[in-house]
Amino acid sequence: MDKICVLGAGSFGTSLAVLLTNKNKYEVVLWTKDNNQYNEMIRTRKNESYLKDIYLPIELSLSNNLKESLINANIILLAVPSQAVRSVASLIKPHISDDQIIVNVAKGLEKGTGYRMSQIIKQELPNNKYVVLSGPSHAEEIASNMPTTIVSSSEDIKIAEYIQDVFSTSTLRVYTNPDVIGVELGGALKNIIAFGAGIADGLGCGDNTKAALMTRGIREIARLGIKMGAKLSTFSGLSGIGDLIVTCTSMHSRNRRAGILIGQGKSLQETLDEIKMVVEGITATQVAYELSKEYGVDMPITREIYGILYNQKDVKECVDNLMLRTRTHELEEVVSEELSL
Ligand SMILES: NC(=O)C1=CN([C@@H]2O[C@H](COP(=O)(O)OP(=O)(O)OC[C@H]3O[C@@H](n4cnc5c(N)ncnc54)[C@H](O)[C@@H]3O)[C@@H](O)[C@H]2O)C=CC1
Ligand SMILES: O=C(CO)COP(=O)(O)O
Repeated sequence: MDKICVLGAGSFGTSLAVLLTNKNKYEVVLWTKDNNQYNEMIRTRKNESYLKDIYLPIELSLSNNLKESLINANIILLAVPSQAVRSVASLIKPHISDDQIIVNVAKGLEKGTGYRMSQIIKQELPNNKYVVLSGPSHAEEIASNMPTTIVSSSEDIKIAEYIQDVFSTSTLRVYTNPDVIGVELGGALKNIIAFGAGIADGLGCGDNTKAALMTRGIREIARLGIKMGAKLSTFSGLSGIGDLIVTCTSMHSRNRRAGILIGQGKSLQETLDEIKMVVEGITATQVAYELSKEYGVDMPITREIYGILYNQKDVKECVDNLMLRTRTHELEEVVSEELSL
């Protein structure tokens, strides 16, 4: 029987571990570094802090022993926040072999380097095959078996198809996409726009504002993405506009919920204390702001959110900056982006 080792018992790792266990085809182990959480999960067969009310099936193995959990695992699923991916990859290095496939679900960019998750894995685990799973997929809905679609992306199409097969169920439909750069950037950068959509909600703005942020947001994501080597069409797919829609509109989204609190006037620290789970958009904003300067790409929404988060800029002044900046032509911009492909 194939074995899948899920590293990180947060909301997403737990939801995928439950889904894969219920498929009854794989041996699944869910690892956490947190001994208290491990003991609590063993005792209650629940993961109350991260995924309320979801029963952890008895067939799902729980572990706080990294080395043991990795033994004989064909697939190692990294389900930790993006800033922890490098340290977890280097932690597992002594215990894994080259034939174990790394599947990553973290949606972020590394602070300091600006690297995508695949670039980190290439540095830390150069001989292992890598797949990223991304798309509109909140943990709470996956765990409740609500129909969901995602993409499996790898430079190696056979491996992407293998992972597509492993993760597909009657409630999770998995597509493949070879554009790893586009898939990873879509997942990381939509968090910034979702944070902005939350700020707009917190300010009391309406549907027009949300639609504007989503539409103009995907444009600036694509603009940077193309310069970084992504394919334009990926941004109109599940890992692009699909994930942007779900995070900008869902109350499950931590990025959107964090934005709402900021829009309501809470400080960043108060916001993080209230959300408790990872809010990837905060670091992504800083990294994307730096990348936009490096690549010479205009990203007005990202720039204003950067101002709010890192320069204590007044939120209402940022709205004015976006609305009153130099007027531009929608179509011309699209054509020039397509020509630069
Ligand atoms: N929650 C969701 O619906 C989805 C989350 N994602 C992405 O998956 C990644 C993980 O997200 P969540 O599970 O939601 O986060 P979370 O905040 O719910 O849980 C993160 C888990 O990682 C563990 N962790 C943190 N640092 C660690 C380290 N250095 N070593 C080992 N474990 C560590 C924490 O203890 C916690 O169990 C994020 O990049 C997120 O964007 C992707 C799709 C959906
Ligand atoms: O990426 C996600 C859903 O696809 C999760 O988004 P949040 O991190 O904003 O909750």
